[in-house]
Amino acid sequence: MTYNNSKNQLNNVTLNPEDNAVFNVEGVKVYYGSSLALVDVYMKIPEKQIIAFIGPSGCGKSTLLRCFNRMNDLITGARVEGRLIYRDRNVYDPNINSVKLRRQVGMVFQKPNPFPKSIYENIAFGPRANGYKGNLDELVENSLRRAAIWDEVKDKLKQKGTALSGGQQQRLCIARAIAMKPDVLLMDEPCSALDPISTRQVEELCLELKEQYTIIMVTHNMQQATRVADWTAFFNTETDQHSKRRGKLVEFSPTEQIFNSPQTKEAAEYISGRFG
Ligand SMILES: Nc1ncnc2c1ncn2[C@@H]1O[C@H](COP(=O)(O)OP(=O)(O)OP(=O)(O)O)[C@@H](O)[C@H]1O
Repeated sequence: MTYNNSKNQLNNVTLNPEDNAVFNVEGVKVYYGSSLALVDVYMKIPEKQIIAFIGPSGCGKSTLLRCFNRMNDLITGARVEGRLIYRDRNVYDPNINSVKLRRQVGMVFQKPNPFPKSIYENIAFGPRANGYKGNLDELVENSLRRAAIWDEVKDKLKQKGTALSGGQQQRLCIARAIAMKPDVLLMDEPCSALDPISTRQVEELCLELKEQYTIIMVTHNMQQATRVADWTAFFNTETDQHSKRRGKLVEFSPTEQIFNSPQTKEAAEYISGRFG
């Protein structure tokens, strides 16, 4: 399956019937004030896969990522048009509870951002605030185990999360997201602040987590996309008739295909390093 979005259309491509789309992006446009940052995006996000968003700076990768859980609502002047269907519901339906949506569609940021609290509280705080009725100790342990950091922190759960190394902090933030029992994890350049060993650990963790979750990851690192992503979406910028730049989705294909035989010249040039 390949999407060629250059005419802002889905070119008669559908996911295979066995693929379950968790998100269906139908003509999403994003404005900041009066400027159009991202033109009509059409794509289906397959469930329990890792999807990488790649492309040059300013092409709208993070902007689209933030649409999936309405994080753009927090940016003054940001406006989204089109439909973004998450399991039969339009994310931009005014009746959607965005707080609940963000529990289902969690986010991990570029810079690890643990709360200035203990490691234990970093995990327990959100579920407790949401009225979690189960055993919190078990939830903390399970979340840390699933984020592959339990062995490193089990003897210092009362220590501050901010005292961990950058790579540990990022895995703690992933554990914190997992503790909310999300369906989808959005990751905005999750390894850009990490050293190669921590990067590898987070990548391995993502490969394990995709058994349970759908992961959408913005990355500037094309090797990272080839290592972890099942699908890769290539975004680029174009200029309108008033010479204003805006982002667009160019191609969305299985990662192996986009890197070995891209269907568009733009993707081929970017991947071969001719621009970007
Ligand atoms: N908060 C904002 N206010 C106004 N314009 C914004 C805002 N965030 C992003 N933009 C603009 O939207 C466009 C897309 O930006 P975005 O950050 O989504 O791109 P990106 O592909 O993620 O870039 P990068 O790879 O550099 O992070 C850019 O022109 C950017 O200047």
